[in-house]
Amino acid sequence: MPIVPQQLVILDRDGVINQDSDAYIKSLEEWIPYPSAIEAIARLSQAGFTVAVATNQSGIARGYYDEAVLAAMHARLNTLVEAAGGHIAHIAYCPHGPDDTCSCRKPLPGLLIEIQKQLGLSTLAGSWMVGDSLRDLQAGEACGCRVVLVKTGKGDKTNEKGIGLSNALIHTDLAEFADELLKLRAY
Ligand SMILES: O=P(O)(O)OC[C@@H](O)[C@H]1O[C@@H](OP(=O)(O)O)[C@@H](O)[C@@H](O)[C@@H]1O
Ligand SMILES: [Mg+2]
Ligand SMILES: [Zn+2]
Repeated sequence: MPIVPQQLVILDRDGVINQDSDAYIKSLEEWIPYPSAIEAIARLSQAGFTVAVATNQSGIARGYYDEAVLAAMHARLNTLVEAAGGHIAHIAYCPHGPDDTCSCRKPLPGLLIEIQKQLGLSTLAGSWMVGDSLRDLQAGEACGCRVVLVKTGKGDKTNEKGIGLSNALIHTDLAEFADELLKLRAY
């Protein structure tokens, strides 16, 4: 059944689904999910939302890890989410560095447009974009998404800076946002 944009929740990865590090997440061992985030993704899926991921992975361009390691992280993520009863429809990632002038590195909207095309949507207007960094929200707003800042990962610092957040919902973490979204859909 085709989805409508309002049923789509696009998640940033590092700092939203799993712990982030200023030293990058360079190996499967360093990829440590927030259990409550895995469970939140499952609850959203079971309530009929489509969940996708849009993540910058400049660590590949910087030579800290390769696509095979990234694929192993995403296989682990999918395994955990499926085991919890959920599903991730698509993971879009940007392997480029800041100087590569690509069109997919957030805050540019390329990853979200990739997700839109993958899901056969004519627009992302009304979808949700959840992130811990301003660039996540900027990418979302560029596509007409409703934007949510979570205070996990870099989110606390992003919130304290207070720049570019006028349209953002602010939540403690993904689980709290999922609770709110599911309440809204309860009626
Ligand atoms: O939050 P998402 O988009 O899922 O992934 C962010 C990571 O790719 C890394 O992005 C880097 O930013 P630069 O790419 O060096 O500007 C730094 O912020 C790292 O701490 C962080 O782990
Ligand atoms: Mg992040
Ligand atoms: Zn890119």
